[in-house]
Amino acid sequence: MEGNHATTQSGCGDPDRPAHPGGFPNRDAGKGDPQPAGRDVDFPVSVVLPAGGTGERTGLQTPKQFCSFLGRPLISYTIQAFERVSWIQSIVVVVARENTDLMADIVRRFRHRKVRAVPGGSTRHRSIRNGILALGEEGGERPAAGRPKVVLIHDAVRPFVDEDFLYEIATAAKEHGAAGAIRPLVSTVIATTPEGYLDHSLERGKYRASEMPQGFTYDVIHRAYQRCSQSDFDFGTECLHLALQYCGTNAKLIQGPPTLWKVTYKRDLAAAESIIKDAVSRSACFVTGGSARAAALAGALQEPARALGTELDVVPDLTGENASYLLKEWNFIQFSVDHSRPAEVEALLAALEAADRAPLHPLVVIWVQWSDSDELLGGRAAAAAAAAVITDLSSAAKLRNILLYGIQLHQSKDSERWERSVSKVAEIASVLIRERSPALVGQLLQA
Ligand SMILES: Nc1ccn([C@@H]2O[C@H](COP(=O)(O)OP(=O)(O)OP(=O)(O)O)[C@@H](O)[C@H]2O)c(=O)n1
Ligand SMILES: O=P(O)(O)OC[C@@H](O)[C@@H](O)[C@@H](O)CO
Repeated sequence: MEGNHATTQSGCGDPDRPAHPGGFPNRDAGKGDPQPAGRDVDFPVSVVLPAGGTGERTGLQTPKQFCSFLGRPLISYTIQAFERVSWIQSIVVVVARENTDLMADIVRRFRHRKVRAVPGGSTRHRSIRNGILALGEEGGERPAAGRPKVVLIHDAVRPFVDEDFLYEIATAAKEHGAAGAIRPLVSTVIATTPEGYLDHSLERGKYRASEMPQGFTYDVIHRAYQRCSQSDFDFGTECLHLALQYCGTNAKLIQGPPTLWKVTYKRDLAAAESIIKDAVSRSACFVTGGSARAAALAGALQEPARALGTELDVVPDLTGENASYLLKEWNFIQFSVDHSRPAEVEALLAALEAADRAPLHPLVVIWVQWSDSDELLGGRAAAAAAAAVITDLSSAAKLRNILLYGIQLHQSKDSERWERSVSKVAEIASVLIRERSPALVGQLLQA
């Protein structure tokens, strides 16, 4: 997580970091286009993402929704989770006026579609109200034409939301007028006396935590905000309550997955970063170039890589059907007999650029250079040459958001030593893929 503390990566919400659009960190997300919907709905659905807060409880200067993970602001992950849903027609992000330019830059850099930003308000309810009103204006001269049947409201700082649950909330909202996500309480709720003593405790089994997403028919939520009081706007935190209080609409409550949690405190940012890093390092594509030695190495690597959380797909090249990896994989391992043949890794870098998938995260390319001898490849001069080759290649790749790392592997006739080297390649590759550290870019690490 890039926050206001010293990091090797850019600061939290740093608009200058080069990045590209794309999907949420998983094998399918890289295409950047909505995934084929597993389900569909036959009524228009729009989304309001309140993102106008300051994130005071994180203790950071930058609002938590703009804190970056692997080069991407938190809010962009949330937007992408909704953009991937083909049956969602539009997304309104509600941001504080001072963050309007930053939000526009994020929409541009990550090529978000269906998204527009509107100014937030002094409280969450005021921000959501602004978003709802904005949806009502989408039809231009014919406002009713642009209005969605259902509005999903979702805190922008809840990035882990999946299509199936959105479908449940949207269809329940259409049927009942309102629907909301709930989760079991973790702590017991107690009432206190004015003097700060226990007054009574609530029977935890009878209560649930209200989470997001929530869904409402447009008419219900629009009317609720027209009728609610200033006190609601100033102090309220529950849209479902407004629907009941002002529209007599009793929300259908649906228990959601544990992933619906809201990023609130600094520890939540660290948790979100860990989840994102897990997601982006689940797999890697090992390109053998048709080499039998490479295939043998890849075979030896699969088990130790799997034990470290990364599934290896082994392919001879990235042509034909295998070209699809260029559009969906985040991590590549390119085998070469030695450094003197950068052609294979140059071809991979060029293919990734040509695929123009504008990766969500920095892509990782690990160049495994194999040498036949137990000795360092050809002495100091050759080692310097190998280092120079990867340094040059990695500098150019970095400009395209591709992180190029090198691992040098020496064939050993000593089977134990060889097994140790293979395990070391798996360990190094796993760390490089998960951490994506700029500090190690262009380095030739020894396995
Ligand atoms: N005036 C506000 C306040 C909050 N929010 C948004 O509502 C969501 C949930 O609110 P919360 O977690 O409380 O965010 P903050 O208000 O930013 O946090 P804090 O209370 O710690 O300042 C967040 O996405 C936040 O950006 C908003 O759109 N407008
Ligand atoms: O209260 P906060 O502003 O921290 O967060 C908003 C949450 O209360 C809200 O997202 C859910 O409880 C559902 O209403």
